[in-house]
Amino acid sequence: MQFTKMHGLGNNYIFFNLLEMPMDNQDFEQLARTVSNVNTGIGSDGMILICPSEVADYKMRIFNEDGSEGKNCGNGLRCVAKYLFDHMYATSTAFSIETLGGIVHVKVEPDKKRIVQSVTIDMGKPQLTKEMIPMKGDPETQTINEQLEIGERSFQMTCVSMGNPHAIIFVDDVEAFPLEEIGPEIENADLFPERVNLGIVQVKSRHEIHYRVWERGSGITMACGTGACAAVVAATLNHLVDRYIPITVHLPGGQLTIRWDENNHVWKRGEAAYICYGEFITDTIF
Ligand SMILES: N[C@H](CCC[C@H](N)C(=O)O)C(=O)O
Repeated sequence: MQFTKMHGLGNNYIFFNLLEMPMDNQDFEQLARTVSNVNTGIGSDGMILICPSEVADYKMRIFNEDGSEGKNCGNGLRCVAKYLFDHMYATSTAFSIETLGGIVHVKVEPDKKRIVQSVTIDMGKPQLTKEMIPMKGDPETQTINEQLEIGERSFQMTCVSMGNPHAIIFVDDVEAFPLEEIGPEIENADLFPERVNLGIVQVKSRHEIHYRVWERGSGITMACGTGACAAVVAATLNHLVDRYIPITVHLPGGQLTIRWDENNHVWKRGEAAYICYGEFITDTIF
């Protein structure tokens, strides 16, 4: 089984191209756990499938390291967009990709050798009601800087869905926050019936933030594209950054530019890169 390993700001995935290699009745959750594990596979933050779509130009499915299927993946989308254009599937620089969290529209920026250097993605509209996150509580209300009890502790949280669920906590120092300890506690809190990604945000100015993530199903990663979008939405809702302007988000793996525009769409621009191509020897996997 041919694979490609790629990353977006260090958030890395094993990609299988199902446009060329259909995988019928496959246990994708088990396959994701196997290939993401450095002892039984290559090691990565998860697995991404590039598939045909009936409703968009292409379809992306994303599986976390623990095998759970995510509904969206901002860094993964930039990698998929680059792969599709570089490998001549996409002939236009603008095309659409279906995800479980909705259809997104991408625009790739190729260089003179027709290799994509940067990708801009319209990540669509953020969802803010408790019903859409999803989280327990009055379904129509939003969670903006709400004091929430998690086990023995309580946290001031803002919750945003970018097709996948994010809880955002604002802190004075992202590096000092005990993410390894608090991350799993919040990820698995019964407040979030589908679990949650936890983002920690330190505001540097009206147009710049620092962000670290504990990802649902993958733990601490170098970057989270949907999380960076959720962080900008949360910071805007709390009046900590200016609305409508491009916000620079510094993540451990690099930076993204995010803009929440006048039409309530969140735009993300950043890079994607190849790591390696390879082949899994199937009799050790199936
Ligand atoms: N762990 C996430 C999926 C990956 C999101 C992240 N890698 C990104 O770039 O958006 C979830 O289960 O919702």
